[in-house]
Amino acid sequence: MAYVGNGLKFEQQHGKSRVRVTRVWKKDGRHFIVEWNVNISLFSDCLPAYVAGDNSDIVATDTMKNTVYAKAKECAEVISVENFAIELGKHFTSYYPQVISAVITIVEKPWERVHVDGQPHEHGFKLGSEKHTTEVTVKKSGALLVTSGIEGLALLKTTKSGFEGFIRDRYTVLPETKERVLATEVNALWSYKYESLSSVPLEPLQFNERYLDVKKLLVRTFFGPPKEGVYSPSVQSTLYVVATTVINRFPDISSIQLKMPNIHFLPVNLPNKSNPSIVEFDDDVYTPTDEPHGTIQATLSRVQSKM
Ligand SMILES: O=c1[nH]c(=O)c2[nH]c(=O)[nH]c2[nH]1
Repeated sequence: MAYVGNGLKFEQQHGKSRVRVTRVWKKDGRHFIVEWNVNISLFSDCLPAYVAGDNSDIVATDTMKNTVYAKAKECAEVISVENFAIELGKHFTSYYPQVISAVITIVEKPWERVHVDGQPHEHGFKLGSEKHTTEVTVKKSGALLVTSGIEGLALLKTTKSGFEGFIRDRYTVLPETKERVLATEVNALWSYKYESLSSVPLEPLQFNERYLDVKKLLVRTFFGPPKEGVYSPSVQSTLYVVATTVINRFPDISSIQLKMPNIHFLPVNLPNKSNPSIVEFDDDVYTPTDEPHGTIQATLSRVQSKM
């Protein structure tokens, strides 16, 4: 909330960062685990704390931390990271008259059930790679914005990628190519808007299913069919195809942001005077790099009709 006076505007929020919590559920001998790193930020009416040293309207950040553990304990059933964030946001905005809105962001550590002798283990997990994230904003009115995300999904293909026809000027040395390695580490965020808490899907794992569906579609669109693949004329083009495919498949997703860095694999050519081709590049030997890298990002949103 912004306070304006004497030609000045004052905006504030306070919260707790990096509250780490693990919750284990045990059902008929099978165990389930989540590990979450939670950030809470509250927009609240507590101006006297700033201007008069009066803390009577302050929700202590220590209380926020304890609330994370209390709410984790209250979750009798396995729930998605989005639903947990919604529960926290609901609590802060409905319990405290001072709190106008709450922003909860959570990153889930990718613990995956292990398979031993081809069978899912009842209580054994290993760490995967890409992470499921969420950011939930809950307003006092009950309106909420839920964003789900994938962080650090590393993808690479060894062909069906090129880059041609770009601007050439006196600083350009990059040759045009129809054949290169295409590698990226996708960070994706997609949003659902709900008018009220009652319109949030009731099924506790629906957001998890959707997360897996979006990831599957993203991967399939990036690579194309298993045998033929699909040609990518640029990271930009592939990003756009991925974004439109996701938006067209899921009508309740209102926008998607994709960050797809272009991680370069440089052709190796090693000539010297006596031997012009110690290594002559034939789409086979590369120097992998992680910096510098191209940064390509875009957001595709549905335009609200003014009807
Ligand atoms: O797919 C690409 N997009 C670019 O914008 C770019 N720029 C560059 O040097 N290589 C590439 N590749």
